[in-house]
Amino acid sequence: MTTPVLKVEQLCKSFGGVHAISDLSFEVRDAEILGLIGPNGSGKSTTVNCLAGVLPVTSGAITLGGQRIETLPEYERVACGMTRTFQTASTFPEFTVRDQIMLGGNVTRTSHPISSVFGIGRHRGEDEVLARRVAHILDITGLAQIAGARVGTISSAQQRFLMIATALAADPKVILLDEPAAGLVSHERKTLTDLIKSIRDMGVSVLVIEHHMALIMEVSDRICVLNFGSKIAEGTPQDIRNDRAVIDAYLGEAA
Ligand SMILES: Nc1ncnc2c1ncn2[C@@H]1O[C@H](COP(=O)(O)OP(=O)(O)OP(=O)(O)O)[C@@H](O)[C@H]1O
Repeated sequence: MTTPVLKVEQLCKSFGGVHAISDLSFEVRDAEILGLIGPNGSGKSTTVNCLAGVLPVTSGAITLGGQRIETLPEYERVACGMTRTFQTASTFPEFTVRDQIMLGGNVTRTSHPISSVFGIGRHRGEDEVLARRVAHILDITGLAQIAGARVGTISSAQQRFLMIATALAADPKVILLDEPAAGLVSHERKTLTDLIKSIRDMGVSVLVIEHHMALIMEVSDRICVLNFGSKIAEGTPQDIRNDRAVIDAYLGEAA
């Protein structure tokens, strides 16, 4: 049995009388890609926001690398090894692509965050490790050729890859990808598919929310399916494709 990096136990989240998440338990294992799917309003974003610390949980436990984190603020969860992307790209238009990724990496450093951007790092060893990681990330995200471009000048698809690159630079144990394929065309989705697998190959676990079924079936080692805030199925892509409850609630007969 592979070790869970991230464990969610009996998570509940209510907004007033709306029970967005009810008694949800699942785990993301070491170097695993777990897909989180379900119809609109089934609770996927709420789950990610509770994991990342954007929303307080109503009850339940979240454990990351053996440490309980459900009461920690967002930035401490990042420091514990969990980073995320958002449904919409958020970037610094005046930065170069490389500098924005470097900035994402600075949460793992003890020197001042701005130091590596301006090349005045006090911790040379850390600078070198980060520079090597950023070079690898530029490579696997396909951003190497535009590393010197201003973020404000790159395409929206490149900005989405940049958001993943920035989250990866923090050297996370687990990365949460919230609808990474939104707005991407076919060849960009192929690049994204390869990228998600490369992230796993780096030893980073991935939790990915996605509506694009071909992509989620292709990249996921396992899939967890939500409906009305509860888990209705969990298993391999093949299990999920053939699950009657999932077909009825979400996939339909054609999947
Ligand atoms: N801030 C909020 N206040 C009140 N209700 C909310 C809030 N955020 C989410 N909800 C409700 O919680 C439920 C789950 O919403 P959530 O956005 O997590 O679903 P989702 O699966 O991510 O949907 P989508 O695929 O459309 O993004 C829905 O009923 C939604 O209306």
